[in-house]
Amino acid sequence: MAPSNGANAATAAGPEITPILTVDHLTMRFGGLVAVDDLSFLAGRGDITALIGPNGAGKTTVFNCITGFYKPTEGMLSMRLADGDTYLLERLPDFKIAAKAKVARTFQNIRLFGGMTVLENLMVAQHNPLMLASYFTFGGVLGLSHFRHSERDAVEFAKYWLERIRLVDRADDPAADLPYGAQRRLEIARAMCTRPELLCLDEPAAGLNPRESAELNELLRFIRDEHGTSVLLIEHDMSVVMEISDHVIVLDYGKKIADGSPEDIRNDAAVIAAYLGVEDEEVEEVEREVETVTKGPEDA
Ligand SMILES: Nc1ncnc2c1ncn2[C@@H]1O[C@H](COP(=O)(O)OP(=O)(O)OP(=O)(O)O)[C@@H](O)[C@H]1O
Repeated sequence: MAPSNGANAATAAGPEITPILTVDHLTMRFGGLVAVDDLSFLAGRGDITALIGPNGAGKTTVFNCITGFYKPTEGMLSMRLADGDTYLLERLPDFKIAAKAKVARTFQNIRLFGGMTVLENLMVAQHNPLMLASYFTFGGVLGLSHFRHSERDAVEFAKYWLERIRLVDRADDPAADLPYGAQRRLEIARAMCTRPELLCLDEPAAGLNPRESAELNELLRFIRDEHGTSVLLIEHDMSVVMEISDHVIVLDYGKKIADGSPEDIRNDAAVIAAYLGVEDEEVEEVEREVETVTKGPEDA
């Protein structure tokens, strides 16, 4: 079935977006709790799209629906690849979301294989193409040239990413021995080794110091600009969100409360109110205050 063009997902930033991901009326309920409430948005091809909002707003639940960890209660998640193939993610098992729909993710808590070396972590990510190349092991056991070429390519690709994240010198060390910021970069590189078209990152800047956050920004820009990989990012660190995002979506209590450029979001009264935790009736007051701050007291 052809997915809708996300008419209801059209947003403030919508007209300029060529969507790679269309989230259409997504709802996720856990018993009586509505964690995501009729959410629609577009993530643009080649863009960094940030999903932000206060704690418990539903951001990770959206990721879990996109990556197949949860099956949505309602709604449609449509992923359109560069070759035109379109997948409805809510209908795919999670391994196909990674392998066919080319969606990769990282988690809030680092999930590297700590006992494996840094290089091995990047090789494991290429397990599926290597298994295919080995005709499911036999070609590997027999040392067929097709498999040997694929294996060499996988090592080269892993080395390429090690250079990008400046961990070539640590290739043979256990991943668990890396400093925290380097582990975060390795997780992103591991996800990139699956050659995704959409990279979903759940709080990649959590726990990073300002220098490491700046390195992360540089890495994400590289992924977008040099690889053309689209990024969907959950992040609380506003220095990361405002600096690198092309498009920001704000959730509060599972609902979308704002959608636009970082500049639009920075000055949005409802967003400020959500972050400050003010009541609905106080939003207008915040709105007046924001206007005063952005325009100056005379113009407001
Ligand atoms: N498996 C689950 N069962 C029941 N409730 C859940 C489940 N997963 C999430 N929730 C609830 O859904 C709501 C949204 O949670 P979610 O983790 O998506 O928020 P979040 O925006 O990612 O928060 P944070 O920024 O703190 O990570 C919360 O009230 C949470 O307790």
